[in-house]
Parts: sequence; C-alpha cells; structure tokens
Amino acid sequence: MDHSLFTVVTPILLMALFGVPHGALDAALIKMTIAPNRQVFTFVIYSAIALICIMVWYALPTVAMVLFLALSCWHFGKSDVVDQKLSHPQLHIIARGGIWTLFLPLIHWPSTEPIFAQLRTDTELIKIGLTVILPLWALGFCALIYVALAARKVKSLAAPVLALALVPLLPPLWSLGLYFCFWHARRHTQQTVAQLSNRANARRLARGITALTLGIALMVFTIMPAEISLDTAMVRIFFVGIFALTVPHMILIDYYLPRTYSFGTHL
Ligand SMILES: CC1=C(/C=C/C(C)=C/C=C/C(C)=C/C=O)C(C)(C)CCC1
Ligand SMILES: [Fe+2]
Repeated sequence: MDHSLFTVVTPILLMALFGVPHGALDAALIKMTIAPNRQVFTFVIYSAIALICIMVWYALPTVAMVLFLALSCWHFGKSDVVDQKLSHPQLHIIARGGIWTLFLPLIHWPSTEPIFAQLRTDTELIKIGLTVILPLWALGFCALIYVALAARKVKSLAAPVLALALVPLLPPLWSLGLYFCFWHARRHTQQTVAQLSNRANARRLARGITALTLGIALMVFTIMPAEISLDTAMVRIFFVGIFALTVPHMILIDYYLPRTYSFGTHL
C-alpha cells in the first residue's frame, strides 16, 4: 500500500488536478464557438458519448482499452504537432503519441500489468498486442528522426527524444503525469484560451466544470464497494473516467471544431 501511494495514488491525484482542467475547457469552447441554438444539444451528445464509453468499458474492457490506447496515441501526437507545418504529419503523430501509449506500458510492463488488470482487461492479450506493434512503432520513430535530420529540423526532435529518454527512467504514471499536465494540458490550454474572445470567462467556466467533474469522481469513490482497495478504486475511476471524457473531447477538438468552425489548426 505504501508503495502504491507513491507510484499510483499520488500521480493520479496530480493528473486529476492539473491535467483534467484542459478537458474542462471544452465547455468554454462549446459555449463560445458553437451556435447558441446547438450548445445544449452538443453538451448532451458530449455527455451521452461519455456514458456510452463507460458502458463499453464495463461490458468489453479489453476492447475499450485497445480503443483508448489507439485514440490517446492519435490525440497526444496530434496535439504535439498541431502548431507545426510538417510533410508527414501522420508519421509524427503516431511516433510521438506512441511514446506514451505503446512504449511506456510495455517497457514498464511489471508495473503497468497490475494497472491493466485493475481495469479488468485481458493483460496477456494487451501484452501480445503491444509487443507486435512496438517494432512497427520503433521503425516509425526512426523514420521520424531520419525525416527531421534530412529536413535539417533537428530542433523538432528535442521534445520527442527527451520524452523517449525520460520514460524508462521514471515510474510510468509519473512520466505520463509530467507529460499530461505540463506539456499536453498546458499547451492545449494556452492554444485554446488564445483563440477565445473572453478569456476570463473561459477560465472561470473551466474551473467550474473541473470542480463538477472531480466532485462526481469523489461521489463515485464514496459509493465504491468497501472491499476494493484505494489504488484499485483510483485507477478505475481515473482511467475509465479519462477514457470516457477523452472520446468526446477528441471528437470535439480533433474533428468537429476544425471542420465545422475552422477552430484549431488543420493538419
Ligand atoms: C490506461 C493505462 C495507461 C494509459 C493511459 C492513457 C493512454 C491516458 C490518456 C489520456 C488522455 C488521452 C487524455 C486526454 O487529454 C498507461 C499509463 C499506459 C499504463 C497503465 C494503464
Ligand atoms: Fe487532451
């Protein structure tokens, strides 16, 4: 228990406090970019997608996990390169997103397997899947280095190479947490707030939605069966919750807003 307090409970708390708020900005995005007569509808669809994701995880946890890792790879990678003009954007997206969703879980398998098990997934199947895909991803990462060197864009390699070096050195949820809070969420917040007209309002709304989200998480925590340990409860609430919120968050950020309202950057 003492050990999991450092390796699981603390990084999850930090991610909940400093990473989740970037998703709460979606409420401000809906309010400030979508036509007023469609805002409530969009919010209802957003919440319905999140609920469906929770049901999918409950019924088919392994399928939900594969979907979650694939979508997270795309979402992380895309947000890493959204401000760059690239000749092979898909290569960059998968090479960078895969650091967290393929390389990290496999290189730390002894610590990540129990987390996958707590999430009720078939860990053998996840391990086989990751092992098969990792060499392909490694080829992609080498291609990324080659393309950057050939285009004399050495600086663009700094962040992904630093991330790649950091992942084996830190406990998995700590390196994920550092990236999630101080890179992904920070950049997303800066880029989003810069595009909104009323920044103070956007931040206020996002704070309210964050409080609501964490309040719901706390409520779920108190009604979890007593025999479930603290770290299992936190792993389930955090990762199932983030999966459920990431799917509509991605649809809004990576698909709907760029296409419908030219919000964000097209790739
Ligand atoms: C479930 C799980 C993992 C994946 C977490 C991911 C992929 C989180 C993605 C969050 C996103 C996309 C947030 C959106 O902004 C690890 C750490 C690999 C190993 C342990 C179990
Ligand atoms: Fe995000």
